[in-house]
Amino acid sequence: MSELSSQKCEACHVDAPKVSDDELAVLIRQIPDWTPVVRDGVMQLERMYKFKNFKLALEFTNLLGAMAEEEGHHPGILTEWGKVTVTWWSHSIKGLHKNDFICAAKTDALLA
Ligand SMILES: C[C@H](O)[C@H](O)[C@H]1CNC2=NC(N)=NC(=O)C2=N1
Repeated sequence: MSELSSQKCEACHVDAPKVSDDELAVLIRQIPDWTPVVRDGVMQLERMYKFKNFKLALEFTNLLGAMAEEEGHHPGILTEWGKVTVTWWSHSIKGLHKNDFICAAKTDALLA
């Protein structure tokens, strides 16, 4: 399997499969700083990034927004002084699709 960060999101329809527990266990190893969380019954991937000030947090937010538009897949973003909390899940299937793991890896790569 090629690196998640070099893959592209595919169109995700309401009947697309959610990742299984076994798939999740394999995929999460490639994005070890992300935590699966369940919010309102929906499995999501979350990571908090720290920055030295608000300006740097906002610059990262804008890079992330551009990447999301490029992929056609969009995260939850909470931008605060010195930190940005990013949450990926697939609204259409109310859970995690492989796209979310790809986008989490691409989010990490924005800072690499
Ligand atoms: C029409 C459009 O492609 C869809 O609404 C996309 C846009 N971005 C999306 N982003 C995320 N995270 N989940 C989705 O289901 C989703 N759907």
